[in-house]
Amino acid sequence: MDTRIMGVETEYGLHTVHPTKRPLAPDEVARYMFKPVVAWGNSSNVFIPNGSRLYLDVGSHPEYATAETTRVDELIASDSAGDAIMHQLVLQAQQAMADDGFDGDVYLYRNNADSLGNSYGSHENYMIERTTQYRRLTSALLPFLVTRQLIAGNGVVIKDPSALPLADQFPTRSEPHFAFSQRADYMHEAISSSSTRARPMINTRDEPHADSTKYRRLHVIVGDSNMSETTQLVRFGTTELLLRIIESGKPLRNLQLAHPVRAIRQTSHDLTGNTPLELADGRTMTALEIQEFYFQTAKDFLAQQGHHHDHLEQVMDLWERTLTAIATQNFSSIDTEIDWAIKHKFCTAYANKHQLDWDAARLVQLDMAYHDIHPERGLFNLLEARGAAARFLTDAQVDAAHDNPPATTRALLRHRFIETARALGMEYSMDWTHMKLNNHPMHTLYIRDAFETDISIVDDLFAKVA
Ligand SMILES: Nc1ncnc2c1ncn2[C@@H]1O[C@H](COP(=O)(O)OP(=O)(O)OP(=O)(O)O)[C@@H](O)[C@H]1O
Ligand SMILES: [Mg+2]
Repeated sequence: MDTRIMGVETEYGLHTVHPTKRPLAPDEVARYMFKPVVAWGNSSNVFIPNGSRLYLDVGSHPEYATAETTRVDELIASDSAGDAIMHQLVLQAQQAMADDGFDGDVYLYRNNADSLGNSYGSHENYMIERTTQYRRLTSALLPFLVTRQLIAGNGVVIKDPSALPLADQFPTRSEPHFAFSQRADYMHEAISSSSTRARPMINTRDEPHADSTKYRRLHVIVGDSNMSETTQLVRFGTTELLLRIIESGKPLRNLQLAHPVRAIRQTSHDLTGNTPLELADGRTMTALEIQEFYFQTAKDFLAQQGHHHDHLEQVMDLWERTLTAIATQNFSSIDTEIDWAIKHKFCTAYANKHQLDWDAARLVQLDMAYHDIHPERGLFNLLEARGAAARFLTDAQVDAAHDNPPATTRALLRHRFIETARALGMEYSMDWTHMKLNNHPMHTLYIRDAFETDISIVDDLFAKVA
């Protein structure tokens, strides 16, 4: 595909600390957080003016799903705007709770697992053509996704390896250590249609949110929820590029893994990238060799085909530097740009200063604090403010994405529809493809084309019902 629709969903972890009393349960706090949302949109599941979806399922993991985007900078900007929106809701919740006598501090984490062993995610969505052979695509992509944590993992302090899920089935290093990925240990399957218990890396549920005769939506749910914009750039940039290579029909060497669920864990728990992973044909390759293979393939492809967007040079440069950093075990060239390396640097310095080992509770706390979205309290945000974490975007880009939709997709129509209906005080409902005025269901707009940007379609509807 020349231009592709992309979106990312982020689920947040919620935690409350109360100075004296027992804190409210997370689901109660989540309900406080969503009071202003319900007041605004009569529901805890709404589309907001920037075209994104904000919602609270059962439980306590507030979720933000970005609007459809076609550009990686817009994707990251929309996702970051989600943090700001969530933070605002946290501040309002704290106030409302205090008014009800429950004063305490609410923490919202952009991470992938809580202390009870629940995992939640950061789900990527990539539009692909229906004619692309789905099985071929996903099997060509899987070894890349299993090893992608080398370039896009969050890093994680593993205090007690024996407490990891499925630890008996897939034992890892027994001593406390630092690993690449928060999410890897929670993966139960490679490719399947379930999204909850038997968590797969690629979810095959076929819901394209588009013309289903032409498109599918590839749902990648293996990723860590990155804090760093530059890490997100490599994560989305490399994955999208690989889709393009696979779609071009270029035959890729078959790197099918014998045991993807084991391999993703083996990869995570070895910062050298050197653990041999068993391939289906009996050979072995290391995680680093697999990534180097994909990197070289991408480099050759771009040399032949040229770049299809402006950020590929930066993507390729950071990809290459990260693999070199792992190969040489000198992380200093990436330790402001890649989440695991940023976190590793901070935690290692702290551990050395205070003579701690990886089983220290303080390091586990710092790992959590890294993901706290509070702008003045979250560790990542503090590191970024003092220049220890690089930016890809400007504040202006993120601020703009707070209220404005991406410019190249039907999110523009959604924005127009929401603004107009609200200005007119008309009740409406919507999903990714539909926009309906509740009193005029006959005139419901069904926008199957996710690339549609003609807002006069919306204006015509309002003119018709006026
Ligand atoms: N045509 C499309 N192709 C690819 N991605 C799309 C398309 N239309 C929408 N998206 C993206 O898909 C994501 C859908 O998010 P949503 O949370 O609604 O996911 P879901 O997988 O449908 O449902 P749920 O999270 O409730 O299981 C959004 O980020 C959105 O931008
Ligand atoms: Mg979702």
